[in-house]
Amino acid sequence: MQEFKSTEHQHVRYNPLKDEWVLVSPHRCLRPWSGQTEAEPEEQPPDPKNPLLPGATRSSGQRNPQYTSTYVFPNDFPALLERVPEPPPSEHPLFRSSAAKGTCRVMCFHPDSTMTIPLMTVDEILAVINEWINQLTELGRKYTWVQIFENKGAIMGCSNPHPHCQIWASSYLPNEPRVKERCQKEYYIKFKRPMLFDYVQQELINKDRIVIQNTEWVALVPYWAVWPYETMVLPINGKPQRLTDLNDNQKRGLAEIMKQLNIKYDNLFKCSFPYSMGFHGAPTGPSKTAGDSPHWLLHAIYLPPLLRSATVKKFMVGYEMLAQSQRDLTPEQAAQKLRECDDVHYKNRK
Ligand SMILES: O=C1CCN([C@@H]2O[C@H](COP(=O)(O)O)[C@@H](O)[C@H]2O)C(=O)N1
Repeated sequence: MQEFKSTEHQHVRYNPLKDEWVLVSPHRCLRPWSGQTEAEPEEQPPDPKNPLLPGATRSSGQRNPQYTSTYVFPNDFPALLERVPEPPPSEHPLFRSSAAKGTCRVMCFHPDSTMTIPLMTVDEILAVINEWINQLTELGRKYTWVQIFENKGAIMGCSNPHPHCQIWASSYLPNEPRVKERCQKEYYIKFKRPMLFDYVQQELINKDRIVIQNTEWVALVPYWAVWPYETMVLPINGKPQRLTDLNDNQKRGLAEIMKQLNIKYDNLFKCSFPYSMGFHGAPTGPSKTAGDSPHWLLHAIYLPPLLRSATVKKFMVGYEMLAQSQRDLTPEQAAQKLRECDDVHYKNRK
């Protein structure tokens, strides 16, 4: 039997953050592709009547101000409302329901519909980060979980190319953070250090999965990545538990690494790289105080669907829905391809 090579031989990898395994099948990268390709994603031309523009009137009849930086408004079609009746106590353990209260907001990053994070200046991205912190501070006082997330690109079901994200705050802890809370707590009880703090230290030594780093942050393809070019952005200094813990150097460093990571993403397939991204930090709520969750380390997650070109995406179907996630390209190969991408955005190349 041949000696094992992680770049040639299948194996499963464990994600300790979520207590899940992913199947890695590097030998499959060689297979011919005669499957579906999406039409070349022509850039979504900005709609001059786009309801996120400064001064536009939204479907609710509300009119946006002539904003010049970020702008936050209540989602006109919210998935979570604040004042709603609660379901009665469940009568059977197999049919449980529980109250779900919350609020949903939309946050525009920039007044110009053609702007995206990689094309914005570091100061403009810093303004976005500062507004995220404002929102988390306000909503975190009342709600257990405040999910900041950006859906980018039509392929992600994003309904509007105007640079924006959403913020959904809930009275309960959703599935993803609930699992991460449990896994990080178990690790901390055992090792007395945050799991992701130890993980970052190891990755900085290993280097194989690092895409970029600066003095405050590292962007890497996690050892357990599921999506082909999935990345995490993790703090190098200190142990910030939430976005609200960041100091000025960490905020500016985060703006810089978000810009650089997204330039590489856009350069990978020379397109405005679609993804869903968001932040996970320690849960919030009225009983929470700064520094009270030493098992948590704040981190950003980028979940991009593209697989081998601007028109071929990975589908999480079949085996992935019924058994477990599976990938062909290894995380190390994905990190190398991203490292090799130019640091100058393809739209700004002379
Ligand atoms: O007039 C509008 C248009 C879109 N929206 C909201 O903007 C959000 C944009 O969604 P995406 O992030 O998926 O593109 C979406 O949740 C939609 O409900 C408004 O609240 N008012």
